[in-house]
Amino acid sequence: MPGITLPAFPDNVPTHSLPTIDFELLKAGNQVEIDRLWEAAVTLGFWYLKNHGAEHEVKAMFDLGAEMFALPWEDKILYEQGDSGRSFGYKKMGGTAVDASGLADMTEFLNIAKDDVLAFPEVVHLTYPSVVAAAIPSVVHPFVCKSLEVNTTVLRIFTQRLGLSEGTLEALHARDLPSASEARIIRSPPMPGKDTADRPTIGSHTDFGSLTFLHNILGGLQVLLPGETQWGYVKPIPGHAICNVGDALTVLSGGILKSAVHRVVPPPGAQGERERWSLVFFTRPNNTQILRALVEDSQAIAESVKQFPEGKFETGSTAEEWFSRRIKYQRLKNREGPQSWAASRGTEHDPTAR
Ligand SMILES: O=C(O)CCC(=O)C(=O)O
Ligand SMILES: [Fe+2]
Repeated sequence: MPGITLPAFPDNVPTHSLPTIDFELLKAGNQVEIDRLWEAAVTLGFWYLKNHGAEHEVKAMFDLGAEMFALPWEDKILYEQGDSGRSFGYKKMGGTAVDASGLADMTEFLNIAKDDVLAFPEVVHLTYPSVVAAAIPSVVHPFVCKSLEVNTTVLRIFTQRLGLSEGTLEALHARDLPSASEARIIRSPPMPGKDTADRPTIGSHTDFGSLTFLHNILGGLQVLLPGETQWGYVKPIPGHAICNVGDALTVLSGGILKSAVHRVVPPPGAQGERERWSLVFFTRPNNTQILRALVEDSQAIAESVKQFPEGKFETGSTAEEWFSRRIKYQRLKNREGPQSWAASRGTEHDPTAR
């Protein structure tokens, strides 16, 4: 559990040295820091973020996760996300595939919709177990607001750097319009000695939405940087969030912003003896937004798409359809064979990476 002394992240495993971006400097409009963020987003798609100001809210969310996951299975399963392609609610351990062979995942999730949190006590998508509902005003709402502040600040910078007119990406990720944006608490059981590719706990994927704000305590997250074939760990650093670009921004930007492939394996070394907890906020586009490159709105995007095969960024789907397809075909109940895994893929540069 978070809060107790944990074994150190080992120093003998391949680890990415991601740049650390200072959120306070971004907010202050510091051009050097904005350049560093942009460079990370168009090359790696991943960076650390310090001074995000959400540490207190993150801790409270982990405490809520501990209460939620301690509920009896019969209570949690009432809120299961199901097999229709909906993400919100509880995801039982083993509900989804982690690879084309249909190996089962090893994590439980609680996914809480941004829309339900902001409208609470009004219900937009679904209701939550009473321990969660009771904590929406005091715990979940503050976390969602901080996360939105962070991700909106980054979207504003990307709007400007992509040559889009002011407010473009913010309007496509509107606070008050329905979307698949959500907070996620993740727990995996201890898996000592299993920190290998044989046993991903979350399978290889690109994130489905636009921006991810992730808080890790133990290792286990591995990234395959754009164009690479070797997985590297991302070492958790206290107080530093891990941020990344997702599919939707890659598509909207015509491939300028990079959505890197990643997965989760059991924590390396002695950390594998502990439960693994993580917390995420995913900013995703408005449900009705068509996912296609914004070529009419930016010269840079129009130029970028020319370097890719024709139609690569014309998905023909709304954000809602894109997202629910990816969720649906990962569910083991919907699995008909390796083609189901293929149907769950997004913009991965190597869709076969396991
Ligand atoms: O738990 C983590 O470190 C990453 C989780 C993740 O990639 C996801 O939920 O999309
Ligand atoms: Fe992810």
